[in-house]
Amino acid sequence: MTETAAALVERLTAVVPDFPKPGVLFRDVTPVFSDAVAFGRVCEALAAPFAVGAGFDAVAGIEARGFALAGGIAAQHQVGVLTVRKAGKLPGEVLSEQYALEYGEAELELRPGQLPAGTRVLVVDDVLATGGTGAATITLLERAGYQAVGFAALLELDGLNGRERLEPRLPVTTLGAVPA
Ligand SMILES: O=P(O)(O)OC[C@H]1O[C@H](OP(=O)(O)OP(=O)(O)O)[C@H](O)[C@@H]1O
Ligand SMILES: Nc1ncnc2[nH]cnc12
Repeated sequence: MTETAAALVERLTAVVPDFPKPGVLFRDVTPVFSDAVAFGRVCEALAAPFAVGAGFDAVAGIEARGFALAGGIAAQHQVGVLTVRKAGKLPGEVLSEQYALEYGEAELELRPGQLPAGTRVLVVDDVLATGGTGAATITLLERAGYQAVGFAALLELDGLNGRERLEPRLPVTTLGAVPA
């Protein structure tokens, strides 16, 4: 029988204790990316709920693992990619947003003016934890004049309220929920 995207994520994701800090149970999804069948299937599943109806015109990938997913989805749907990067990586004019993570503080940046105002953007990342990264990304996209139409991640971490934080702003899809 065909293995579903959710089953592939569950089977292939590695669980790494005490990374990147003691006490954090890190979900390493990179084996999902290196398996050709799994990668194609999860990209399809992440975008499927957003491909019907209004749809999306671009995919925003959040550094770092969101970049791979955004590229896969964009190629399947023949749309472009916006890269939402960690601070200090993008040249020229940038918009910046600071945010808190499960394990620290960070800042994300986006170059404005790459696509027309009103472009409908699907946001993708590997893991939804506290939702701080997703919320900062949605704010950056809105500040750039785009419409963030959905957030999709491979996994959400139970108990950190990421979904509760993002859902008032846009629809959220993940392929599985695991303990934080
Ligand atoms: O929902 P949140 O609590 O914001 O956490 C989710 C974010 O945390 C991880 O990235 P991280 O910032 O560790 O960066 P990395 O991609 O460089 O590993 C993950 O890839 C998400 O982007
Ligand atoms: N436990 C975790 N595993 C992988 N990515 C994360 N991002 C935030 N918390 C994470």
